[in-house]
Amino acid sequence: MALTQVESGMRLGLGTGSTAKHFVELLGERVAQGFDCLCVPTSEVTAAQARSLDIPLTDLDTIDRLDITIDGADELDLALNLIKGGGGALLREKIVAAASDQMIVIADASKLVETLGRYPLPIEVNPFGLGATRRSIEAVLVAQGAEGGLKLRLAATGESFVTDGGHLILDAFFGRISQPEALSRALLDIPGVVQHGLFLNMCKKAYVATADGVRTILTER
Ligand SMILES: O=C(CO)[C@H](O)[C@H](O)COP(=O)(O)O
Repeated sequence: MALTQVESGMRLGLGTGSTAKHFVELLGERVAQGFDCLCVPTSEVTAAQARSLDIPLTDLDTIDRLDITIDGADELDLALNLIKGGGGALLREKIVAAASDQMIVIADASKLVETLGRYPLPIEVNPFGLGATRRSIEAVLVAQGAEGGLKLRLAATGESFVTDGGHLILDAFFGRISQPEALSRALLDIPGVVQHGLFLNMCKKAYVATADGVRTILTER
């Protein structure tokens, strides 16, 4: 479905994760048939996949704006606010989405929730001063009524997970995020926080795969 939104000559943001990977595969098939596009990947993993499919890549130093970013999500609500960063690419994903005229999310129905927060919120932090940053985030969690705590994300090796930007991720267990805008501001006020995985008012359209077919969700923004 998302591929129907893509027109020849467009500049595209390519998301990260298993769902976005599928989209990149389909885009690669089109490119092999002569389809014209120029893309900015949101992670090194997606960049490697796109290169292997000969999808032309550029970056946001070379071009100003993108037409559409197509990406997955860990959670979305009916207002198309999102939690992202399960794959650890939230910083580049947010930079690329913010540089796009439109963000389209592709997801399966298990990701659709009434209220965000069941999925742990990824918070990308600078390794310097981790303890101080952690304590400040914990205070925000308490103020926001989080049900759980914070966990440093580990890689499969057991070492700390390190993002493409060289940062760490703390996953915050809320259960329910009742004031996403206030939470976003409070987290970004902490000096060691680089970014968080709440994508508020950024997405205009979502294609959600359900047992009955693909459901399109639109917002006015
Ligand atoms: O935000 C992301 C990566 O940082 C992904 O979009 C999100 O984790 C969804 O991934 P998947 O499609 O594999 O469920």
